[in-house]
Amino acid sequence: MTAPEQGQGHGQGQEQAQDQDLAIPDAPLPVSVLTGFLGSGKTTVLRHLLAQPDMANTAVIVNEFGEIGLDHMLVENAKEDTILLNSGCLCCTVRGDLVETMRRLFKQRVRREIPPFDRLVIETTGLADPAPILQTLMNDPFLVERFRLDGVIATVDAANGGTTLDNHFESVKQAAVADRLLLTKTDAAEPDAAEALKIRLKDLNPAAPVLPVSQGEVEAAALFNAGLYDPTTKTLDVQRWLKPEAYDDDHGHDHHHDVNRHDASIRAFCITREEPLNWDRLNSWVEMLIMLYGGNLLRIKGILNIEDCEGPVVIHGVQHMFHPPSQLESWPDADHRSRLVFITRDLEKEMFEHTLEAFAGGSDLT
Ligand SMILES: Nc1nc2c(ncn2[C@@H]2O[C@H](COP(=O)(O)OP(=O)(O)OP(=O)(O)O)[C@@H](O)[C@H]2O)c(=O)[nH]1
Repeated sequence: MTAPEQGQGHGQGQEQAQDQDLAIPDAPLPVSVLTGFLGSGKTTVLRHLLAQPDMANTAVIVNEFGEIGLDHMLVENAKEDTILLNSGCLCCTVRGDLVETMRRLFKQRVRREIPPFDRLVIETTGLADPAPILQTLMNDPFLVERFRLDGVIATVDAANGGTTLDNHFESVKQAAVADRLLLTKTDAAEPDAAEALKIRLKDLNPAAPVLPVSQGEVEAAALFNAGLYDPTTKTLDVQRWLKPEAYDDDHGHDHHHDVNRHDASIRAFCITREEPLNWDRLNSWVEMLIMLYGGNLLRIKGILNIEDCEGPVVIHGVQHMFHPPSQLESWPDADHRSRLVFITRDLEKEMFEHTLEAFAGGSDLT
């Protein structure tokens, strides 16, 4: 990881670029990634969301042309592959590179060629592993300064989701990295099956609320603003973003998992440290984890108390890639402990605790 930068990712003190097309906004635009297995109800949810007044200034990127069935909502035929929906939302398709599409949308927004959207939703294809999309948002220098990940929303079909989780690891990954889980098609599922799936999802991803949905009906307010920065209060809400209390020891073990299931390999846990951490030692630890286990680090979020840093340092990463760490001006509350939450595959909490102790806690390994 690079050294932490003050306020990065929260629009504080960023320099203005010369070229107005490249201007860095004071507040990076929130991006939500909508994922979920084939036919699990993503488009139905999206269609319902886009009809809500709160969503009027939303741009949507779908990653396959024609996948989204929103044609009947069109009132204007805009340029190229960007279309304006009658809800006021923009809809854009990715034919090539996601980075290029996001850059183009941003520049068109600055030049006022398209409405000045204030939120972006990216709908992935059903078979997509969301990790590369999250990594793109965390790593592309242009995007990192202009967009911030608000959250990952995953749809899981209440009727067929269990079978899908059994058979497709992509589906497990989608649910495991989500910040919000939508249990869709509850009207078409047996109540017992839906309840069992809800418990399974809680076990897989204890911090994500599981919201039952029928015919895509869900309030935008329940899905967005899941990130660290709370735009309503303009403050940082660590508790809401990290939810360290959701991870208890039970989730780090497979005491009641069926070992034949893909999700038996998933662990979700939180590591807490009282003492301030040395940045270089912590960095060595993270680099070791990435080198040895990168592909199995499905998602990591943390708030860290770093020696000689006034405020906390926020990190988040997906597999081999981390967002540039940002140092906040001050702690949001009296709790100054470092807290790191992990969603991993085939990696136990104890390994993280032991290696962190060895790297950061005084053993002379660095
Ligand atoms: N009964 C019922 N059917 C639903 C519900 N939500 C979606 N469907 C149906 O499920 C099918 C798939 O829904 P989509 O919204 O297209 O799912 P998707 O995840 O976007 O699908 P892909 O883009 O193909 O991956 C459609 O026929 C929907 O009408 C629901 O809540 N209840």
